[in-house]
Amino acid sequence: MTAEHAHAEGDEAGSAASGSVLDEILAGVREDVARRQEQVPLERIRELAAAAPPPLDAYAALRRPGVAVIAEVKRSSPSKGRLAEIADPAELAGQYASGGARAISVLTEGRWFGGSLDDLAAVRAAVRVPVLRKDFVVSSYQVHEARAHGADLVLLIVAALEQNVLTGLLERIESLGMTALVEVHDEEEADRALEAGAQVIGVNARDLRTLEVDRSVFERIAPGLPSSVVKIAESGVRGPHDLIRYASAGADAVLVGEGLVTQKSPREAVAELVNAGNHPATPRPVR
Ligand SMILES: O=P(O)(O)OC[C@@H](O)[C@@H](O)c1c[nH]c2ccccc12
Repeated sequence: MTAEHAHAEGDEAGSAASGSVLDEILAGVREDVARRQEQVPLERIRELAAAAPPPLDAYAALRRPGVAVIAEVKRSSPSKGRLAEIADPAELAGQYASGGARAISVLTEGRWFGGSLDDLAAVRAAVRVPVLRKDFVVSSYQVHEARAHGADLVLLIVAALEQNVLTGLLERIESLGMTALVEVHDEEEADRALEAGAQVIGVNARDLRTLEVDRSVFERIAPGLPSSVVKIAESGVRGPHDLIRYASAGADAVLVGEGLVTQKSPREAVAELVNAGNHPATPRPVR
């Protein structure tokens, strides 16, 4: 990321000196997963996942009419640092749900985003809508962990995964009755997501390698996706205007973090987006 770009986006420079931000995040995630796996072995986490209450159908929830709002519990980010304290993630998720959020995203990565699996479990216990584990999933251990903590949806980032690993993780997520949200940032990644069998695709306006936000990426990629695929526009939604722009390009849903956690009333901020998403003048995806 150049200084001009950092300035244009209002970002504090967060990019790693060597390799990309994504590489640096992934290295930390691998260490953290190894440590957790020493505490709770795979066998045990599988048992806990199998014993969890059954997952909700997130695909069906996101296909319902109107542009869905997926509201995110996000304390920090690599580009902005601390965004919000969020002492009680369950309370925040409750506000999101009462504002009409169709699903809740919970960042569980600790080092850069300040999240945890405890946050996920707390949110799961507080709401009845589908819950997304938002993390850098690189192993099936994390998929079982997600289920054990109540996730209905699990994020898979194409840029972080070899094709065979992507396919294997997606199949594992589905075999546990959950839905995979497969994140892409360009046409080639979108092809890989479809090839892996993704039914729900998120187009991230933020490039995880450079942290630059470009809202036109969704407009470029979404028209090429089949109508059976749920299309989610991720990042950079600051208000109804951005939702409407994404809706015009075919978005079934928007995923919003910073634009909500920094508001005085997250419930009202969600409700404003939800109203825009349900407004008769807002374009709907063609099916
Ligand atoms: O805070 P924003 O700009 O509304 O973005 C939310 C969400 O899209 C972003 O947190 C995100 C999208 N993909 C990710 C992958 C990992 C971590 C975070 C993300």
